[in-house]
Amino acid sequence: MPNDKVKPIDVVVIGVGLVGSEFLEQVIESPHPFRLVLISSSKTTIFSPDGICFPNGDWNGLLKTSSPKLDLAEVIPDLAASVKRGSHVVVVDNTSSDDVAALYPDFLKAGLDVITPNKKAYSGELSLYERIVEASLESGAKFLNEATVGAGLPIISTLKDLIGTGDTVTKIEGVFSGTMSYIFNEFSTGKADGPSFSSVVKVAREKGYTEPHPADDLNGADVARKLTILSRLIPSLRSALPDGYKSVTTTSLVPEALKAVATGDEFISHVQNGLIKADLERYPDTHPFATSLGGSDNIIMFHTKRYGARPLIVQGAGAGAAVTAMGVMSDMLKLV
Ligand SMILES: NC(=O)C1=CN([C@@H]2O[C@H](COP(=O)(O)OP(=O)(O)OC[C@H]3O[C@@H](n4cnc5c(N)ncnc54)[C@H](OP(=O)(O)O)[C@@H]3O)[C@@H](O)[C@H]2O)C=CC1
Ligand SMILES: N[C@@H](CC=O)C(=O)O
Ligand code: NA
Repeated sequence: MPNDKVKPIDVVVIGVGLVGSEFLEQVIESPHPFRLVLISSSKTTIFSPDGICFPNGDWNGLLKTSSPKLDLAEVIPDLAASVKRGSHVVVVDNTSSDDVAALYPDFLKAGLDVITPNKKAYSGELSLYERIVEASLESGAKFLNEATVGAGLPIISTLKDLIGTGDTVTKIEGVFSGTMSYIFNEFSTGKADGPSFSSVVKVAREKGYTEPHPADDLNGADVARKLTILSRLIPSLRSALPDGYKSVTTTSLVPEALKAVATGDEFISHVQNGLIKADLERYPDTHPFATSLGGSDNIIMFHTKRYGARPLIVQGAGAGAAVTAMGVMSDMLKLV
């Protein structure tokens, strides 16, 4: 039962695509005291500092008929004023936008927590990452990004716990791409009449596993981003990639002829001795990477001093709207 005396946490939702829509549904269903105060698509915004009321729970209908999109930078002073009056405000970025990611230091400085599945801010230039960390330290506002690696799987929280409790991480290896996992599970069936590569990629996109532009999955950029995000949590590797994911060695599966294709519609892993790379590797048939994966599964193995010869393994669906939104919600619960 919701407790009426508990102060609500005001939630700002930016981006209502696959993950954002599912996230909104999970917030609305949540028994926790979350109060939606701003919802923005790329075209329109609903902003109501005292909480948005949806007739019949129809946020989508209300958003479609709302005013044109507000400039987020211009909304920050209003949200900061709410924080000064004692409100707890969290900004949830469900876009894949660099422009929204660039605003995280400003959100944090204003005392707004930031939660996101968007990998851009944490895997780009180190200078943005450093500004995010500094802004968070300055104001005490939190930034949480569990869903950026392995979607809802507890990867970031596990790594933070290993490091925070004093373990030494010697290597992290795994399958970090739900799309690649799905493609390898469905395409490499060995059957002569199996589906074509392009049809499997198309289905992966329809299932919501791919990035908004699927080339980011096939060219290794998405995995490189995830490795950059993890490396920055390891003190000795924090500054290893000043230019972010672009410095990670990757092997692309994108055919040469498709490399210049600009839009998604048209287009229809490892840490060892400081080495960070996204590549295809061979493992024995008996290895867990070869025997246990299905669908869009990710599997991540943490080799650490304490876990010794039997690494800590996390496995499960690593892409898709429902599990990604769950990862975003798991960060929201850390604020309650
Ligand atoms: N799908 C998955 O399995 C996973 C996704 N993620 C991440 O989650 C994020 C969302 O992914 P997904 O939902 O699949 O992508 P979508 O493309 O479906 O959704 C993103 C939405 O953000 C909107 N948007 C873009 N810029 C802005 C803006 N400035 N203000 C408001 N809205 C904006 C887009 O609108 P428009 O289309 O009109 O531009 C779009 O509706 C991405 O960063 C992705 O990397 C992370 C883990 C797993
Ligand atoms: N496109 C990504 C989604 C999760 O980050 C993937 O395929 O893993
Ligand atoms: Na995760």
